[in-house]
Amino acid sequence: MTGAPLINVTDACYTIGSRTLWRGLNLEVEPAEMVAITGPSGAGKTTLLNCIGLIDRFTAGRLSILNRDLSAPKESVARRFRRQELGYLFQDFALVEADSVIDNVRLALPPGTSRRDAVEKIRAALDVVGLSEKRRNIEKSKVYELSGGEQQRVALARLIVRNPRIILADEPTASLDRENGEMTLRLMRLRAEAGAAVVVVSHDPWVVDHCDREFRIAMEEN
Ligand SMILES: Nc1ncnc2c1ncn2[C@@H]1O[C@H](COP(=O)(O)OP(=O)(O)OP(=O)(O)O)[C@@H](O)[C@H]1O
Repeated sequence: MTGAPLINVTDACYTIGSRTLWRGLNLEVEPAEMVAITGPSGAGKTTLLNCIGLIDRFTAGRLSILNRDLSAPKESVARRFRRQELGYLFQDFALVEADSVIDNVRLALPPGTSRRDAVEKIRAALDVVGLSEKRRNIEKSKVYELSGGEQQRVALARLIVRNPRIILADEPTASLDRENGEMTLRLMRLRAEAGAAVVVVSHDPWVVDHCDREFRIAMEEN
């Protein structure tokens, strides 16, 4: 035990029409903890992550993040919370493909960050993910011009500049080679060591082994 949980899901249930994905679900994630959500295909792993990420809502149950009750937040509150406190990593990177690398990373900075500060932070983050030395003009490249591994590095740079206390990752290594997969896991671990709660949905035993704990969702009988 390292401290009070940053994420607290209590007695949660998710129903779509007549089908219940899960019920009575309880999950706590503490600071500095990396938890893998596993389970059979269709069990509702992504749905759980989306609920914690305030993209979707439980049918019943309670959600508290950073000590704040977010069981049924107004959309404006959810939007602000997502922008300020949550960091996401997705299999398809969720970048704005037609925009440059620098503009994609800049989106993660708080509004009002000065241009000079922004450039400094973005360059430092691109350095950490090994992009700055890779190609001289990488900052101005459009995201669609990059390889999958490079795109994930841009997504990681975005996480670094935001420094969120909650990181939610959905199959973040699924489309990556081993080198980029390792970098993704390493950076998530660094964020956890800095005190973040990291939740990773993955089918990959290698990823699950890198986590502190496995939270397995069983297929609900309907
Ligand atoms: N908004 C929705 N409307 C209709 N069906 C949905 C919705 N959200 C999820 N589902 C269904 O719920 C089930 C669980 O989906 P989810 O993607 O969460 O599962 P998963 O465990 O992440 O699966 P996989 O491992 O295959 O990615 C699926 O059958 C999906 O089609």
